[in-house]
Amino acid sequence: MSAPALLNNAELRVVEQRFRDASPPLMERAGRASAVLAASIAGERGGPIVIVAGPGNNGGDAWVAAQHLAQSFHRVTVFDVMGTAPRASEAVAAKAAYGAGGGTVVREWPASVRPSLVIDGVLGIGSTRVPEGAIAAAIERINASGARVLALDIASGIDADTGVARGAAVRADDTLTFIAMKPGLFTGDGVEHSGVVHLDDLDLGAELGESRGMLLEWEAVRAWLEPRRANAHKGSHGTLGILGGAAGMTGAAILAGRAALRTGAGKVLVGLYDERAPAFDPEAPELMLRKPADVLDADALVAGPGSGSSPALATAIAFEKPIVLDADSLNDLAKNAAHRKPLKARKAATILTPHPGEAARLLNTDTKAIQADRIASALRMAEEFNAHVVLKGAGSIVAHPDGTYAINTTGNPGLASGGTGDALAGMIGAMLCQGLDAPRALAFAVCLHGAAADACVARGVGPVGLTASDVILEARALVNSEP
Ligand SMILES: NC(=O)C1=CN([C@@H]2O[C@H](COP(=O)(O)OP(=O)(O)OC[C@H]3O[C@@H](n4cnc5c(N)ncnc54)[C@H](O)[C@@H]3O)[C@@H](O)[C@H]2O)[C@@H](O)CC1
Ligand SMILES: Nc1ncnc2c1ncn2[C@@H]1O[C@H](COP(=O)(O)OP(=O)(O)O)[C@@H](O)[C@H]1O
Ligand SMILES: [K+]
Repeated sequence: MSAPALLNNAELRVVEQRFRDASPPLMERAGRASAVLAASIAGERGGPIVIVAGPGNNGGDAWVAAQHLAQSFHRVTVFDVMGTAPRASEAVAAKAAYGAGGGTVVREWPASVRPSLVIDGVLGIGSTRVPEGAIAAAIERINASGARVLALDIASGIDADTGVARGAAVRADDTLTFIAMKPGLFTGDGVEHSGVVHLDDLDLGAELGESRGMLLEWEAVRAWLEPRRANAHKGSHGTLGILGGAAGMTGAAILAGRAALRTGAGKVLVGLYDERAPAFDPEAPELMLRKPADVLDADALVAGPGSGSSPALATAIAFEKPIVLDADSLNDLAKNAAHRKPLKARKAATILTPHPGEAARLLNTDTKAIQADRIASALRMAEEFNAHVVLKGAGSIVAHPDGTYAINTTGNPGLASGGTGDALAGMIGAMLCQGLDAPRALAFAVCLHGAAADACVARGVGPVGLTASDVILEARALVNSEP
């Protein structure tokens, strides 16, 4: 199973140009696919379908879908939001065919119809500004309909590149997206607005070539970790060092350590800055709790969980093997410009794990600016720090210094609780210890961490009250489970 590609607006426009003379035309393929999915959602004898058509080619897809649905005897009403003639010739033909068959077209929301399905063809990837006027009103009416909503290509009002809802945006139950997955479906507000995403590649899949972005799905990613060999020994899976746990925050470093142990690190040494730190962790006595200077004989290092104002960052930068910088080490990096040059010059891999607040400090901006374009923000950090970066939060972005990126599809709001970030840092360290290279160790751990949270919620543990410790145990079950 390969990872689905992500294409942004500019990349999609190139595809559109390349295939503008395709037969059948792409819009015909998109509209037909929309009708097929809509019919299966509405059911054979389903109730009326309201199709909302906007002024651009997304509306064009809606007209083609209306034509096919009417031909297959569904009760269809098209709400023509702007009343302008469709631009694309296939949409014009579809509108005519639909009218010739006696199809209903209205210029106001059809309040007397109780639809079993609403199809959102208001705005697609061409939506680049705040929805206004009749467009904004149509979006609000769709959301107020109470019916199941199928969005065509992307929920109207969501930016296809960034996932940002600038203003009104449709909340879809399903989205049928065309040609390729778009980043905005899976990050930022897009996570909340897209519902279940279905892809129809309009038969172009094999011809799209390489892309800069991909999606992280657990079913594809899980194969990256090799099964354990029968003759494995504890030295086969590496030693992780962890620097953190200043006074009052020892738990953060211990959580990272437990996560690393339980997701496969051979040995875990936890260097605690708190002078009065406990001698061992009763819940995981396998963890070796030590002084920070005594954890550096390791294959990889995680620095930052609860490290406070300690020298963890400087120690990590000087470490000659892969490092993961989290939490306080990221704040230290943001505050002290002197660390930047030696960090950038490191020969071994660096991984950074900022949440949007930490990212804002690293890029000297505010959280809003980070969230306004999460992919660009993550790529900028990757370039500026010569590091593999995960920008955390719904739809985590994994970005690399070579300009490639991935969006994670796993995880849920149950993860929004203290300690889950520490657990993630430990999991990344464990994957480095088990031989994954830095980009894969990072992507694998991010996807695993979210998949574990999803598995917890699926069996009723969370989202409310889900803890990092629950996620860690579930992650262990997942790395040991069969596909
Ligand atoms: N790229 C392709 O090759 C294909 C594109 N198709 C469809 O075409 C869509 C893109 O079509 P368009 O480029 O025409 O763009 P859209 O249909 O997404 O929207 C653009 C239209 O809405 C207006 N508009 C945009 N933002 C607005 C706002 N915020 N408030 C009010 N009006 C606004 C624009 O002035 C323009 O008239 C895709 O999402 C997809 O649904 C499909 O037919 C399949 C093939
Ligand atoms: N709404 C959400 N959906 C999915 N994942 C989330 C959500 N909120 C938080 N997370 C994840 O939870 C983790 C939180 O990390 P972080 O903010 O560093 O927390 P802490 O420092 O308290 O451990 C990250 O992996 C983040 O991606
Ligand atoms: K749409």
